[in-house]
Amino acid sequence: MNIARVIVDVPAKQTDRAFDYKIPSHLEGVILPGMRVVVPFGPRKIQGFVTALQAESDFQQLKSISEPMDLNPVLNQELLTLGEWLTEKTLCYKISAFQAMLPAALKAKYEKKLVMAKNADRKLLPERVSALFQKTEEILWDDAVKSGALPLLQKEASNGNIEIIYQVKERVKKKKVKQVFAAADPNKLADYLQQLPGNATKQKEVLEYFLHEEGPVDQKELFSLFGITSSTIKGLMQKGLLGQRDVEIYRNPFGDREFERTEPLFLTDGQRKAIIPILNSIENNRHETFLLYGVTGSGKTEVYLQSIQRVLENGKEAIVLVPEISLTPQMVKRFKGRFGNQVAVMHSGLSAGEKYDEWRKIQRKEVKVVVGARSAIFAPFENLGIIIIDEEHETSYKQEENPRYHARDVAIERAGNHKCPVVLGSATPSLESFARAHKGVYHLLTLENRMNNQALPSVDIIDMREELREGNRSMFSRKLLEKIKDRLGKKEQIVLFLNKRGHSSFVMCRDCGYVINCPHCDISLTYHRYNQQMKCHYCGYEAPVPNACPECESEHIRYFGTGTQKVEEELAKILPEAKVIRMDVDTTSRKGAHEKLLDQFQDGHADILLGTQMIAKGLDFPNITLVGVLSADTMLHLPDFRSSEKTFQLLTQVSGRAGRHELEGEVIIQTYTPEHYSIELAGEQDYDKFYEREMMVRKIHRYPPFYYISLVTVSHEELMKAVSVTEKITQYIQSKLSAGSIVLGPVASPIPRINNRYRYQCLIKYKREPELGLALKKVLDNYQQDIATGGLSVSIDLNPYILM
Ligand SMILES: Nc1ncnc2c1ncn2[C@@H]1O[C@H](COP(=O)(O)OP(=O)(O)OP(=O)(O)O)[C@@H](O)[C@H]1O
Ligand SMILES: [Zn+2]
Ligand SMILES: [Zn+2]
Repeated sequence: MNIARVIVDVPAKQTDRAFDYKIPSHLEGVILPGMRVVVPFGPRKIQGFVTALQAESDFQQLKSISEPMDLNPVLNQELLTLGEWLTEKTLCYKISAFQAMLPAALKAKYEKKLVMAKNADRKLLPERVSALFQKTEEILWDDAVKSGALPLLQKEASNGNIEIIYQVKERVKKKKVKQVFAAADPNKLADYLQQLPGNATKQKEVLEYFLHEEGPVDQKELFSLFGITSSTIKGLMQKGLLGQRDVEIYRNPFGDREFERTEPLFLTDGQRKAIIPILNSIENNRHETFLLYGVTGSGKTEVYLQSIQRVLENGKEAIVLVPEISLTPQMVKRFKGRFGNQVAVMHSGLSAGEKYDEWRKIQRKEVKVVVGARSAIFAPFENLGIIIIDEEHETSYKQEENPRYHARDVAIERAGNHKCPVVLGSATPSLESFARAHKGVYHLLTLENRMNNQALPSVDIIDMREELREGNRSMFSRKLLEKIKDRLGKKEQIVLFLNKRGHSSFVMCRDCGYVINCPHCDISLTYHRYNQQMKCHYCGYEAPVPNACPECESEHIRYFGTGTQKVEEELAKILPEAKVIRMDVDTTSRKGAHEKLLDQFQDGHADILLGTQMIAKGLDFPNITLVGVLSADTMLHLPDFRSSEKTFQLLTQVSGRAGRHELEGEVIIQTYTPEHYSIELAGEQDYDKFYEREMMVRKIHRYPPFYYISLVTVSHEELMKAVSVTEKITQYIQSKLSAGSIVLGPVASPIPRINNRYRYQCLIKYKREPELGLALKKVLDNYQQDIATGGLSVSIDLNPYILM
């Protein structure tokens, strides 16, 4: 087996296949599938992934692998196979699929070093290896290769004594602590202890300690243990009795914080009924997908926790996905509180180094549970017992760049490989999932009641047009204001929610109605109050607000729309006594700010929590009795067939923050379109009715879940080129499809120009087209040349969530 199949790091059509390389004899047995290697490719040396080993090749005169980049595979066999699957399902290059499964630290430029593992037993290392580590804690990879001790080092790596460290060039440093250890054998220590003068009490204590203590100890700890400083141990070190060294430790984004341990709660009847089939499936190693449909505050999380507990008892591992936005400290607390340091956490707020550290904990089997956002679905566990996706309807589970995968699909595929259950949880399941549950593809589990049978909060819908007609020009309806005052009086807490998505503060001339657009994109610029700039969210263009209208020169040019800051200012004017905590992108950008603000709110330091999407989910505070939604309909008018669904889901989620414990909750939803069914039914908190209604709409318009859709977007600097290519693609696809399928296009994209590139698209709707993937791949192949060198871009999404 001295031939390696290698996928090289050149994302292009011609290189999207495995190349054969010879494994030089000194690396035989060292190179394994799933490892990254350096290989000669043309005149260069590049990175590649070994996907398989074989004895023979169809090609003669193979080039040799230059060197391995890993001591142990970074992708296990299952993930290698998953990569192939991902390639097929999303039409991405194999190399992109593999890279998507690894933390950025392994993708980026790096420097490689070998270090002793934290708990390595130096005494047991082979001489040649310990010789290498005699004078230094870390060995540059190149030196290790030159030393010829690679097979030995690899063996020690699999024994857990040596680790390979990838240092990302972007200033990611390994975190270190100083340790003190006994550098001489116990006899010597004892001898010296005898000789010490009677007044050297501190030194004596320290030596005593090391006589009984085997391993090295954290220097800080040692100092505080004996109330000493470095001068006490200095002499002992000079005598060669004690040694000191730097040791790398994991970055811990949660500090040394102790999470208060929680015990499993006694399940309610509803919870018990829901968990039994899940536990069954765990016990019988059965692959099954559950949809846990439970109203807000019905105790879904406890069901997750106890399912995971069973999985851990069986010696297996668990992945829990939560949407980025609800990966709050509160959420993390619930998992760490139950499972302590068996939990790794992965989300985009971590630095590249922190993410890499969390990933290594999984890789080294030091944790059993990962709680994370979308990409945590690729956690390199080898013995998965359950995959849980909380808030399964969230669109952030879809990746909007290559590979354009949906984490739900990956979860089901991986759970199939591991013969374990998937649990999709939501109070407002996606239409796709609920439809599948109805058809029996998923196993539906329902939690109908809130804990303690607390009623869902009552919801009032306020027509803001009516308010305006009656002379109320404020952003608060009279009713909402009255309720806020009432809660302030009772010392109960209030959540005010501002739906920012799809709604920007744009700059408009009050005299002629001119709206300032981005000069490079066909979309209005967004006003940013903190620096008085207008910014394009698509290309990054920025400009100050002009003093006069570019069109009519009027000076009445203003920004429109309500930002959280503006709401905060207005609150300060009309309710100066209310203490407000504002949570939005601006106030939570600093690390830890998110948690601090929530803690303050929880501790009762504020009456009102004012925020955007980030406060809509997951909050579980007992004292919240009023939720106000300031503008319910800002998302409704986006060119997106899911806009009603998203509006309904969001309103239901926010409403669910009120009255979760003893106190009853109330919700006020302000809107300009109270007659829209998504708002009306959110008011009734009736998911089932909404589902029926929306299914009808989808059926009529032939959208998912009745039809699958795929989107082809073409962009080019020249309008004509974009149009003509889209036209050809549309014709070609049309010719390949069966009669029942529909191709819409070519049409200009809803945002017809971004960054000076014109955008055209065609949308394909179909029920069954087994050949579509192949046809679309042909399209990509066909335009390969133009894409590589002609400035053309063709992007294909087989399950689009953003149609812009
Ligand atoms: N069996 C139980 N006994 C007592 N309290 C429970 C039990 N199960 C859950 N709870 C408590 O009920 C509250 C609501 O539960 P939880 O947050 O898990 O609901 P959820 O369905 O995940 O809600 P949401 O979808 O709104 O986030 C929590 O404070 C939780 O600790
Ligand atoms: Zn004007
Ligand atoms: Zn722009």
